Amino acid sequence: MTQDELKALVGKAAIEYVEDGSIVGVGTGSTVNYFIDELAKIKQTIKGAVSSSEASTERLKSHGIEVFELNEVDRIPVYVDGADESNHLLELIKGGGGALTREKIIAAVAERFICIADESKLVRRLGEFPLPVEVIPMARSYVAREIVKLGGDPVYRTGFVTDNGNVILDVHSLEINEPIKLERILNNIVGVVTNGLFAERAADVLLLGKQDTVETITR
Ligand SMILES: O=C[C@H](O)[C@H](O)[C@H](O)COP(=O)(O)O
Repeated sequence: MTQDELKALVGKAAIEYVEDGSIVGVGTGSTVNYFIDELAKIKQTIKGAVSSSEASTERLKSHGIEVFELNEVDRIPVYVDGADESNHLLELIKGGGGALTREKIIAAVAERFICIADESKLVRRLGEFPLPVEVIPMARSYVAREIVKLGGDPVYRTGFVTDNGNVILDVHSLEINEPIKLERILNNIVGVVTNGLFAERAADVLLLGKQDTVETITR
């Protein structure tokens, strides 16, 4: 199976976690796009969605799925999203598409976080994928210098602005031995909005697309 076919497989598998009559938390990215397309097929059975990006909102609406503001919603039973990397504890790196902040907010609200990914995303140790950090634009150079002190090599994602009007530093060469600790340290740098480590709020279930099968990994 191709990588796209594996993404489609897990996008479909995630549908079984969706509760009837609920508002579904929807992530961002090429894997989630398959989930959105599957969600469209059962849209009569759900109330609607809360979306983590303008791109996902557009796709949801194009399928006729109602998109709610998070502030209008008091309960999200399930959040479905992809990842750039996952370790075996279901701690993730996210934000390759720059949607990390809204994703992290919805993941915090959701009762269950179902991560969907093809098998290339499962790693022994996080950090091969450069860690995205969303930063208030005026703090970019300061935050970059602080990250260098931590041993990282931050690269400004030029020409990219997040849905929140901020910029992204992609941090290479970080040794991520203690993801929760590093997530907290990065969050403490003034000017950082969010970092792409999802370790304090890791996924609850990882649906991993493998050749002809979906492996379900839980914490
Ligand atoms: O900002 C983007 C998100 O964190 C995505 O979930 C992540 O980059 C994975 O995307 P994809 O499914 O396209 O590999």
